[in-house]
Amino acid sequence: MAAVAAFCLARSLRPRPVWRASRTVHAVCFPVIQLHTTGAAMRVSQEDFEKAKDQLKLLKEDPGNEVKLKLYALFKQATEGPCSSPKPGMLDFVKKAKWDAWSSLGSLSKDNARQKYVDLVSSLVSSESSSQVKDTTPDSKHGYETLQVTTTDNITKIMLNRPEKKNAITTQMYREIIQALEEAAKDDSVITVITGNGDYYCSGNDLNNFTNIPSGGIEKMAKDGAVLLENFVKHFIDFPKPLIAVVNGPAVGISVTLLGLFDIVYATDRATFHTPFSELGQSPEGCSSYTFPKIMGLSKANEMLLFNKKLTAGEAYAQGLVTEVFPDRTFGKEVWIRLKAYANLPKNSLALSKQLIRGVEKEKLHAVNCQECELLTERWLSDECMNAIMSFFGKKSKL
Ligand SMILES: CCCCCCC/C=C/C(=O)SCCNC(=O)CCNC(=O)[C@H](O)C(C)(C)COP(=O)(O)OP(=O)(O)OC[C@H]1O[C@@H](n2cnc3c(N)ncnc32)[C@H](O)[C@@H]1OP(=O)(O)O
Repeated sequence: MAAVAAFCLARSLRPRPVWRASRTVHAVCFPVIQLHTTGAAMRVSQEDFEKAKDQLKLLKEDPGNEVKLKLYALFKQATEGPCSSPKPGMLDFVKKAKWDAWSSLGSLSKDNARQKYVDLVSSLVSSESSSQVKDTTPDSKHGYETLQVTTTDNITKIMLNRPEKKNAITTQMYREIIQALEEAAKDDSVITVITGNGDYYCSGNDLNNFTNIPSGGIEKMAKDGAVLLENFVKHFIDFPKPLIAVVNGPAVGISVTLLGLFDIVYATDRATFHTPFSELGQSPEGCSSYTFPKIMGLSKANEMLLFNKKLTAGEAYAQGLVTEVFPDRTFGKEVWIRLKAYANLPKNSLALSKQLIRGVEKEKLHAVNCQECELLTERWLSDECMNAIMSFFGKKSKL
């Protein structure tokens, strides 16, 4: 029941289609809402409020359930005043979440609620326009919304680019990484690097991936997810050039398990490595059920993959998951000096040697990938998994 309720909430608070309508990258600058001033105090007019409502409809990115609840509550408070309707029953999950959000505003005046609503919309609009602008850096490749992909000095750099969401991987980002790897495999670069923008390397699978239920229901969602995941991991197994992870901050979930498929892993000393699969009612992926025991031995792998042990960068190095740890202060500089030197080595020699080293295991890795995805398809339909996701969005739990 609880699991179904979680999905209902996500569905009911899903943005209107217009938020998802366009995937094209435009350097759009939304008009900034003008505040009408009366004396010293800044107040928003009804006109500003109406404009904010219209601007909200133009947003392309889903701001997430929590923000949508906040918008709902502020809107109701601004238009109807404090919540006076009876509290919905516990099982009416969606109505209860909305009622809670509205009630939490207490006796906030209509004017203040209107002001807060306009401020919130304005901040969403400007963060969306700045994230759209950031994709147009001169040497970044076009066609990516969630990544910044550049090739310089014989190095193709794929940077996960959702810093405000700790680089959580949406289904779109999975697809874009696949595309970026395919292009990097064919371009002139010698090595390929994956890193993250902002303070995180990556917070793993975007848990919203499990809340957009297609018309075929949650079974279809699980099947589609497994197909995407298997293809995604396959691209790492088969990647033909040296693949290097530059772990610029904490790493979670699938971004950690995949490290076993990289050729080198460099990390800042600020990085941590966490695979909380059992906490999430899930199971390991990224071939980690095979690579981790091989890299670090069975019991250390079990501490991570079964019991959610979060490793420091030093521990990850001691266990062989990380090649070298650098002080955060000099991380960027030192790593890139090293990588530029590697990228001057002969391209074909590196690629052929990599194939020799990785080739022995490829068949095994593909079989493991397939098994892991089969098990995950079942896990995603379990109450354990759905309750964990519901709990994350209810902000009751954080890693
Ligand atoms: C369709 C194919 C599916 C393939 C699935 C493959 C299986 C993969 C499994 C995994 O990767 S399991 C790991 C999943 N990750 C998590 O459970 C992490 C959840 N996030 C957190 O616990 C925390 O956000 C954090 C990473 C510890 C960071 O905490 P902090 O307090 O520093 O920041 P926040 O305010 O929480 O985060 C900022 C912003 O980002 C959103 N966010 C962060 N991580 C995720 C995520 N994984 N999914 C969705 N959203 C995420 C977070 O909600 C905040 O959003 P706003 O509240 O600002 O809107």
